[in-house]
Amino acid sequence: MAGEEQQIKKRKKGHAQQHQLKRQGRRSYKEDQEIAELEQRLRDGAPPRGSNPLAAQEGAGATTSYAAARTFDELPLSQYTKDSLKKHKFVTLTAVQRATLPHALAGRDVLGAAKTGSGKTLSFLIPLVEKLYRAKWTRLDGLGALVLTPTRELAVQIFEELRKVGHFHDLSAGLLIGGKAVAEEAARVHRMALLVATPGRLLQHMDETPGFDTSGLQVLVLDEADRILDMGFAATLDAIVANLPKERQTLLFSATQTKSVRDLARLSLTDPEYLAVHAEAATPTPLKLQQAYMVVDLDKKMDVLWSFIRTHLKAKTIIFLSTCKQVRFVFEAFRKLRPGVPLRCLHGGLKQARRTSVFYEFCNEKAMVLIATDIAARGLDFPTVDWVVQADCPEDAATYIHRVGRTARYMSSGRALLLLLPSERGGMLKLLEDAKVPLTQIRPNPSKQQTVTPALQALLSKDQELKDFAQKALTAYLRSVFLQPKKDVFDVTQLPVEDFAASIGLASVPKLRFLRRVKSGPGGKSREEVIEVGGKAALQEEEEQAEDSEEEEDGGEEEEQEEDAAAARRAGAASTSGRASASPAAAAAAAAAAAAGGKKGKRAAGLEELEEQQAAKKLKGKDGGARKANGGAAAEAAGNEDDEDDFLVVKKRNVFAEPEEEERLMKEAAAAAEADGEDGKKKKKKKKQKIKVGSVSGNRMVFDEQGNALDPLAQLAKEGLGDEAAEAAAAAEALSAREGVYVVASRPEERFKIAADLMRRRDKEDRARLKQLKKEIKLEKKARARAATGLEEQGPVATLGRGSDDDEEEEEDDDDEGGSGSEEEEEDEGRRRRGGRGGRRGGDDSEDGDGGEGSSDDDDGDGGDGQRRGTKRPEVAHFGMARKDGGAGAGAGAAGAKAAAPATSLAEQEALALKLLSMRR
Ligand SMILES: Nc1ncnc2c1ncn2[C@@H]1O[C@H](COP(=O)(O)OP(=O)(O)OP(=O)(O)O)[C@@H](O)[C@H]1O
Repeated sequence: MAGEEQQIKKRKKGHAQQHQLKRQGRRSYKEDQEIAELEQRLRDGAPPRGSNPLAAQEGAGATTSYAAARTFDELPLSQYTKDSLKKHKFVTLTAVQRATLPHALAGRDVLGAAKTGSGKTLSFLIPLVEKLYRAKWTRLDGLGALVLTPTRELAVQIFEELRKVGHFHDLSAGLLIGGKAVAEEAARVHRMALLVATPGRLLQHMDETPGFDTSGLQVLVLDEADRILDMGFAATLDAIVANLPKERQTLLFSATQTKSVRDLARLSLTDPEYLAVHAEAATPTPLKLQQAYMVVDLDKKMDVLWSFIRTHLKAKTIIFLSTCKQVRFVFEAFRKLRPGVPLRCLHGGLKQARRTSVFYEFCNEKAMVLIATDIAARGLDFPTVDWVVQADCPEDAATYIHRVGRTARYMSSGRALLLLLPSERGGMLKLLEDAKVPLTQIRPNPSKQQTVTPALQALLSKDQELKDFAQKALTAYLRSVFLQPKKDVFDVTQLPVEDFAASIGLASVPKLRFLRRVKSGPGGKSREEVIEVGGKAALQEEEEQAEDSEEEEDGGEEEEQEEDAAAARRAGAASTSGRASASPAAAAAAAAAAAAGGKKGKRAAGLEELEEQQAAKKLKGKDGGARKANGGAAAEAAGNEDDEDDFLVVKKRNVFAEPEEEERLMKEAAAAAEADGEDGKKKKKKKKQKIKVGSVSGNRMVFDEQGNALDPLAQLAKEGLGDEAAEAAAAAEALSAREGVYVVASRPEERFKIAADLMRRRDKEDRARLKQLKKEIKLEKKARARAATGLEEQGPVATLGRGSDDDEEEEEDDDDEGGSGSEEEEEDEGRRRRGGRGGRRGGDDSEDGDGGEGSSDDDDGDGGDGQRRGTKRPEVAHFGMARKDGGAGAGAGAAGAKAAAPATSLAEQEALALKLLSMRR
C-alpha cells in the first residue's frame, strides 16, 4: 500500500500538468488517448442489457468485459478516479457497486436497490464524474451532473464523498441546500459542473438565478429515490425535471426502491436496468444488525427511554421520535436531568448551522445520544452507531428499514430497538413481517427500570418554558398519530392521553379535537366525525401547533452553552457534586434545583453538564478497572455501563432464517479488504464457493449479493448451510438462556479499526484543509501585492476542495500560471447576461420529512462558534490542482463563502484559519 501511495504521489505531478494544459485551452494527448481507450472499453465490454454483473464469474472474459470486476482498478475508469479512490482507501467493490457500476458506466439508466450502508453512494458518484471527464466537460458547458437528495445533511455527506471521488479531477462542484444565503450560491452556481442539492433550493435557483443553465445536463441522480419521488417532493421534482433535457442518463438509488411505473414515467427513463441486489435476501436489513421490539405502554415510554439511556452510557445511540417538538422536549428535559452521556438533537426546526454542527459532532463522538426526527433516518453515514432506538413507531416498513440502517453499516454490526404501543403492536409487526424484518421480542428488566416521571414533574413545575415544550410535544405527537394513514397501526383513540401527559410531567391535558373521516357503510358517503382527546384548550392548542413556524431558538441555546462554559472557567475547578444523577430521586432533586434557580439554575445545570461531559470523556479514556476506581458519578456511570443490556431481556425469539452464507461472505470480504490494506500486491485468497449458473443474459433477474441466480443459491442454502445456521441459532439461544440478557454479538475488531481509520482520515483531511487555507491566504497576499504594483488587476480566489495533504509543489507551480481565467470569465458573464429561466416554482421547500423549515434565506452563514469541522467545510469544490487563474472565482472552489469572497479581508481569513486550527485542537 505504501508503494501505491508513492506511485499516486508520482502521478499527481502528471495530473497537475494535464490540468495546466487544459487551463491553457489545450488538452493533453495523454488525456485524449485515455478517453478514447475508455470509450472503446466501455463499448466493447459493456454487460448485456438486462443482465446482472454480479452473476459474471471472475476472470470470465476479463480481456474485454468489465462486468466481472471485483476491484475499482479492473473497471474502465480514468487514472484520476482510480488514484482518487485509492487515496481514500476504496479498493474492493461492494455488491451493489459490482452490480450497478458496469451498467452505469456504460451510460445506461439504472435503478439500484441495496441494503442500507452497502455503498450505493459510490455507485452513482463514480459514473457521474467519469461521464463528465470523458465528455471533456468544462465550466463553460454549464451544469453537467446533478445529485438530488431529500435532506441537507445527506447532501453535505454526498458532497464530501464526491470530493473524494473527484480528488484528482479538474471539475467544479457545488452544494445547494437551504438555510444558507441564496445570493452567495447564485454567484457561483452557473459555473458548477456538478451539483449536489436538495430539491427546494435547486428549484429556487432554477427560478431565480440568471445564467443557471441546466439544458446540457448529462446525468441526473436521485439518491433516496423513493423519498424524492413521493408526494412530499412531487411538485418540486416535476418542476425541476421540466427544466432538464430529456436526453440524459438517470440513476435512481435507494434501500427501498420504487418500482412504480408512474413514478418512473415522470423521469422519462430509457430502458432502465433494475438491479435489486438484496431482493432475494432473507431480510432487507443488514445481516449484522440485531433487531428487537418491546411493547411499552405510552405512559411508560419516557421511563423506558430514560432507563435505556442510563444503561447504555458508553454507547452511540440514535433515538427516533415522530416530531420536532417531541425531539425538542425530550432533549431539553433529559439534558436537564443529566443522564451521564452527552445528548444532542437533530430536527428540521433547528437552524442549518446548528444542524450541521450536530451532524459532525455526532459523527466524531464515540458515546453520545442523538435524539432526532426522520430527518436523520435516511442515508446518513454516522460512523460506529451502536444502537438505533425507535421510540415512536415508524410510519411504514420502509421508514423502519432506513432508520435502523443508521447502524450496522458496511462491515459493522449494530443493534436496533423498536418501542411499540399495545395498539401498534399487531399492525406494525404484520408490516415488518411482510417486509421480512427479523425481530426478537424483548422486555424491560424491572429491576433495572428507572422512573423519570417524578423528575419531569419537578422540572416542569418550575420551568415554564419546558412545560410549554411538553404541551407542544404532546399535541404534536397526538396529531402525528392522528394524521398517519395506516389506521390499523396508528389509532389516536386508543392512546391513554391523560396518563401519558402525567408521565411527561404535565398536570393537565391540553384538549385536542381531531376530525376523522368515517365511512358510513358499504357504498355510503363518508362523513366526518369529531374525536375529542384531552381537556379544554383543545382547538387553540391545535391551531397554535399548526401556526408554529418551527423556528427554534437555536442561537439562544448556543449562547447559553457559551455562558455555561465561561461560568465553568470562572468557577475554576469543576465541582464534583450532583453529576450524573443516577437515581430518579436524585435526578428529581437536581432537576428541581436547576429549575428553581432560574437563570442561575440554568447556569448551574450547564456547568454540571459540562463537568459531566468532562467526566464522561475521562471515562472513555480509561479502561474498565480504572473507571471503577473513579469516585462519585464516574463510578456510578461505570457501574451503569457494566449493566448495559441487563435492562433489555429476551422474551421471545422470532428470528426469520438468516442466510449464514452471506455473513460468511461478508467476513471474507472484510478479510480481503484487510489483506488489501496490508499489502496491495498480495493476491487475495479466493475462498468463495463458486456456483455455476446458467446463462442469464437477456433475462431480467434478481440476484443475491454474490450474483448467483436465485434458485441455485436457495438450493445451496438449504443443502449446504442448514446445519451451520441451526448451530449458530442454537449457540445464540444457549447464550441467551445462560446470560438471561438480550443476545449481543461480540463487537468485531474491524469495526473499531474502521472507525479509527475514519477518524484518522478525517483529521488528516482537516489538517490538509487548514494547510490549504493558509496557503490560500499566502497566495492572496502575494496577489494583492502584485495587484498593488499593477501586475494583476483581478484578485485571486481561495481554492479548496482537494483535501490533499501533499499538493504543495503543484500549487506553487500553479501560482505562476496566471491568467487563463479572464477570457472564460467574460464568457461566463455573457451567459449570465443571457439571463435565467422563468419557470414555475412548485411545491414547498421543505426537504425534511417532518416538515422542515422551508427555504428560509436566513443567512446564518457558517458561523456557529463552537461548531466543529463540518460547518467550515467548503460548499464549493474545485477538484484537481490548485489554481490561481485570475478568474475571480471562475469555477474555483472556496472554503465556504467567507474564505472565497473577494471582499473578505486577510485578517478575517487568518482569523478563520486560526479558528479552524483551534477547533481541531
Ligand atoms: N468499496 C468500498 N470500500 C470500502 N468502503 C466503502 C466502499 N463503498 C462504500 N464504502 C463505505 O461504506 C459506508 C456506507 O456507504 P454508503 O453511505 O454509500 O451506503 P448506502 O448504501 O448509500 O446507505 P444508505 O442506504 O443508508 O444511504 C460509507 O462509509 C462508505 O464510505
